[in-house]
Amino acid sequence: MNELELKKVCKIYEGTVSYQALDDIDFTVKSGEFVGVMGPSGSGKSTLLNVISTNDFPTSGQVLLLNQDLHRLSEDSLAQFRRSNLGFVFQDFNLMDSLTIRENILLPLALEGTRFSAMKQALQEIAMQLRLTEILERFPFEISGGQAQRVAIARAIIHRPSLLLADEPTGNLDSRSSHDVLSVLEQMNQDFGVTILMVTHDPIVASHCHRVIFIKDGRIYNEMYRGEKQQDFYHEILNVLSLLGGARYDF
Ligand SMILES: Nc1ncnc2c1ncn2[C@@H]1O[C@H](COP(=O)(O)OP(=O)(O)OP(=O)(O)O)[C@@H](O)[C@H]1O
Repeated sequence: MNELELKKVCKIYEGTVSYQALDDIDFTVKSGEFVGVMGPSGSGKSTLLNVISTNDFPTSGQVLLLNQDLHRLSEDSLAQFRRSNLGFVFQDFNLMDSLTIRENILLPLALEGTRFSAMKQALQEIAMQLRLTEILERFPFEISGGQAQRVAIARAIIHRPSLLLADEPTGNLDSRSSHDVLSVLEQMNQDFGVTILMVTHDPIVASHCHRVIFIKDGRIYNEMYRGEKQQDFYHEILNVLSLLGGARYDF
């Protein structure tokens, strides 16, 4: 089943000089896939995530999530649909400093008005899966970056969204924490069937995906499926990146 489908999506930023950030983007993500998005700085990756997450509108084209045309839903239906079906993970974690880790993770369920007993059960399960049980009473400033990102993932998926959107989830982490967060994402994908669309600059991180979509100048430049070996996929990704151009620090 197609989880996500983009049909001829264009985005033009209007201004003194208008700029076409997305140009005829067409792709689908199947249920249970783990898809990476890569491209040089300014190629349109954030714009793409913003349009899929409905934080921004496409100038033309359609974004379908579970066959629903997101940008045609009424404001109320969209808010409800987003709350139930989308989860977000950001580079800078976006945890609420004044809330404990427990409260941060429970936030989406509290907003939904979930019953206390159901919240308790969901928290227990997710905290165990993501190894957070020991730190539930702490505040965000009392935990490491890797732990903070695991908390952010727990918060993003506690309501069992159909699609998890991740924007550079390992961008602010050292290599050990990156590896840890990546393992958690893979576990969520493999064991719990969470569909993931992840923007990353890191070819090692991307090589863990089933498929990587490359964007250049707002267009799809290439798309590659992972074969048997992650190491081989990593080298194939490096080859495409060298053809894609962009500054070395972009990747
Ligand atoms: N609000 C805006 N108004 C005008 N132009 C914009 C706006 N937001 C982004 N752009 C332009 O659209 C293009 C794509 O930007 P976008 O942020 O999507 O790229 P990106 O691939 O995410 O880059 P990076 O990897 O550096 O975050 C860039 O040229 C950018 O300058």
